[in-house]
Amino acid sequence: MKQAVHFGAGNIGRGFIGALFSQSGYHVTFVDIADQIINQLNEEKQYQVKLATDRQESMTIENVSGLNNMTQENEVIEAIKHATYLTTAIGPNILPRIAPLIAKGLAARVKATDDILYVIACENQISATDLLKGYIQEHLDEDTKAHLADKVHFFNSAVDRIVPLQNNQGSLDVLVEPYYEWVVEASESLPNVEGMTIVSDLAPFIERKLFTVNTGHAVIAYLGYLENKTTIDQTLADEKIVAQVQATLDETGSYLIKQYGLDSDEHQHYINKIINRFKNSYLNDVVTRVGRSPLRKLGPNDRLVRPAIEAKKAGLSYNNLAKAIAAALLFDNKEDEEAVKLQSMIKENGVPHVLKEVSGLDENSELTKEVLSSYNALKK
Ligand SMILES: NC(=O)C1=CN([C@@H]2O[C@H](COP(=O)(O)OP(=O)(O)OC[C@H]3O[C@@H](n4cnc5c(N)ncnc54)[C@H](O)[C@@H]3O)[C@@H](O)[C@H]2O)C=CC1
Ligand SMILES: O=P(O)(O)OC[C@H]1O[C@](O)(CO)[C@@H](O)[C@@H]1O
Repeated sequence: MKQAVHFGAGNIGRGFIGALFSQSGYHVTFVDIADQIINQLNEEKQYQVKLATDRQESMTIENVSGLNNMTQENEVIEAIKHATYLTTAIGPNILPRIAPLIAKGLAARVKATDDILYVIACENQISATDLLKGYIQEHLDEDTKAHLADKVHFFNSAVDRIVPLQNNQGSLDVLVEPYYEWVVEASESLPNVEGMTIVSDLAPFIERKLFTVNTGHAVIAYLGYLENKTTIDQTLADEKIVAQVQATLDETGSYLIKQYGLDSDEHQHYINKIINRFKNSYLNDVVTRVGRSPLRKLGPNDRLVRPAIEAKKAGLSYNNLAKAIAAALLFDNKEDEEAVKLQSMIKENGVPHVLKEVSGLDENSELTKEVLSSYNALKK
């Protein structure tokens, strides 16, 4: 049986990428630090993926097992030696932490076989696989590095499926939205995985997805949080917030249409479809999950700051994106480590300094001034 090694047995790992591999005839070895999930995968050897609809259809995901990367290094290396695919869905900030072990796996693998290993990071981050490759290379010996081009092929990708926090402590089952899209940038044919789409240029796909799905979701989460809403669908019952989301997506849309020559009616249809996906009440998707890790989401290349910078560069409006950035700066969820850090940075040094440190914006830039003005208005 073909083998896939997937780092991150969480929501996207089990509910999306691992499930597609299993359904395509692969045995999936999940690698994670969560002992409970790993043990359960090894005991139960299957789980259910349930679709968040009124019909509650579900599918059984089989041929799965688990390894703990902290305590079973040798077993992970062995699994990498025999895999066709190595994928991750672990969070962009965690990639540097798993890179040393992947490097050991690659070093062992290139000695053992000439078969190609296909590596794909499935994270909400532009060029996540390139980043992962860079982290891995820091830990490779020269001999293994010399074999990379022949034997280990890296591909960037964009992943789109809403998988909320699971309300089923002690179960491996995962509730997911029915929709999914996994787009991989490759100039060669890859071993078949059902549901994977290959494209020659990922930029329009990942930017369209990140600056529509993720920008829109973030605006709802941060404005919803400020209005004391619990879930995304509850937040969307507020027409003022819906209008604000649409205005923000009009700004990212104008940039995307100009940059990639998209058809404007088709893009509006894409936006509407996404807002309808957000309204799915069966997902019960909490605003604190969607707004999680605000320091990452305020990064220069992420879903809020990058489209604002690009819109400004293109001479387009970015006021609503500035308001979205301001709302993110007000996310003070005490359960979120990054939100706690963000609030203490703002308290110590003020908003312009934080925008410089976290988002790479000049303290005197027009965008910083615009964000500050929205921040003060929203704070009242
Ligand atoms: N949940 C969603 O709807 C979507 C998430 N994504 C992206 O997928 C990635 C994963 O997100 P989720 O599955 O939602 O998160 P999650 O928190 O459900 O899963 C992450 C998994 O990584 C594991 N992990 C954390 N640190 C680790 C380490 N050092 N070594 C091994 N395992 C470790 C955790 O134990 C957890 O099982 C993120 O980059 C996210 O942006 C992308 C599209 C949709
Ligand atoms: O997973 P992140 O990057 O923290 O952000 C949450 C976002 O990712 C998703 O989980 C799926 O794309 C969305 O629900 C949301 O926009």
